[in-house]
Amino acid sequence: MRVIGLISGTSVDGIDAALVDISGTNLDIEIELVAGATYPYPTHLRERILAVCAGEALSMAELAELDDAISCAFAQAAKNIQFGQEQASLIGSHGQTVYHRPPRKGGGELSTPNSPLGYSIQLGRGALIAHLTGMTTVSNFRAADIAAGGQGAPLVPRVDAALLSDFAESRCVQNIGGIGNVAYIPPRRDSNWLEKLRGWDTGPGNSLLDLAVEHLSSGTKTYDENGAWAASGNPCHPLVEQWLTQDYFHLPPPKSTGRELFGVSYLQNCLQDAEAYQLSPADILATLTELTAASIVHSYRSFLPQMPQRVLLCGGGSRNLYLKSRIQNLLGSVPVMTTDDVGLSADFKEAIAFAVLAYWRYMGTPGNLPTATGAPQEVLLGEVSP
Ligand SMILES: Nc1ncnc2c1ncn2[C@@H]1O[C@H](COP(=O)(O)OP(=O)(O)OP(=O)(O)O)[C@@H](O)[C@H]1O
Ligand SMILES: CC(=O)N[C@H]1[C@@H]2OC[C@@H](O2)[C@@H](O)[C@@H]1O[C@H](C)C(=O)O
Repeated sequence: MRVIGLISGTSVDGIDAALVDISGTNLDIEIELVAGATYPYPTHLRERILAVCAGEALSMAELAELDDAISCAFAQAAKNIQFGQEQASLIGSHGQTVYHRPPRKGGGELSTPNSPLGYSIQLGRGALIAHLTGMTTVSNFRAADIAAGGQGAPLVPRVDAALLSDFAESRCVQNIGGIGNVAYIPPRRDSNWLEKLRGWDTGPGNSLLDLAVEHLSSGTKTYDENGAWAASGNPCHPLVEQWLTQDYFHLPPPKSTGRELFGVSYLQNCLQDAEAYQLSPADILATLTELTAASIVHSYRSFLPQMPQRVLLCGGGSRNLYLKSRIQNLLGSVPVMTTDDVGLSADFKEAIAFAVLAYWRYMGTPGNLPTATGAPQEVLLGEVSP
């Protein structure tokens, strides 16, 4: 079946689209990426989304307008990736997360005693995308897991298990987007490998780095290309140690987070802490990069039954060579590669994952992994708009 997967992640850099051929059932599926592309948001739309993610208030009318604009942008991305290709039968559209409140039992600091449940808002409504493209669209993937008591995130670990498991080797698949998340996949030869799968959000990926680069370059840059700027500085280890004492890093999984925690105010606190050490801009970036690397490796050491035999990076942060080298350094002898190295696009894996999740919805197969989201059971994910 030919499926289109669409997502804009927490970096809010644009819509990733993947046109994928999928066959098989449940975890025994095969995929072929026919085409992948990123369609950047128009600047004004990106700025609007980032402002809303940073907590800016908006009226119901403004919310509707923003949802319209995002829905249209997603529909256009589907049409673009479809252009000149054999027709797809289905779209899986994640939409744009603008708010994520983990349930209180998963450390949701935003939840209140009156409202201990999780809540997650992805804009870009499936019904409109279906209408504008003429293709059945599955959307709102997180809602059913949250309703069942899960975090609603991360959802990709089940897809990672299907596409990146190895018969003999344990692996961590580490996505480094705005937020970082991991899937730990035991060797498939273990009879109970499925129960031993794990997944959680590790904390900041590029979100703090991107905000810092924008601030330190007075708005002339949006990210640290290849990590070159950070590589020209030195990490301040006492600061990293101080930041790692923060509650989120010590909370046992299942857990999820977002820009609500690792966003603008968090960076402001980091910059204030850095003043005491009189760090140069390059040192600040090296220190924030070290926080991302150390929080990832620290979470493996704290929460995995044993260290993986290989780590496969994906997401935009896998292109940050300095970050990659720091993760490798902290992991010692565990080899660090990218998912590209084992044949799965590191840039489009998340978009591919939402194509697979739509396919599973269509096949009546659950999409969540209770050991990753904390939901008490597997559930069907996504609402279908024919
Ligand atoms: N060449 C590069 N060098 C360094 N960093 C890069 C490079 N290319 C992309 N990035 C980083 O990757 C980010 C985008 O990553 P990605 O698209 O995986 O995030 P996302 O999908 O929006 O986030 P999430 O996975 O949290 O939802 C950019 O904001 C930038 O920080
Ligand atoms: C609420 C939300 O959009 N969470 C994202 C975010 O970006 C990375 C990490 O935090 C992950 O939990 C999730 O995305 C991926 C696609 C997931 O659900 O697996």
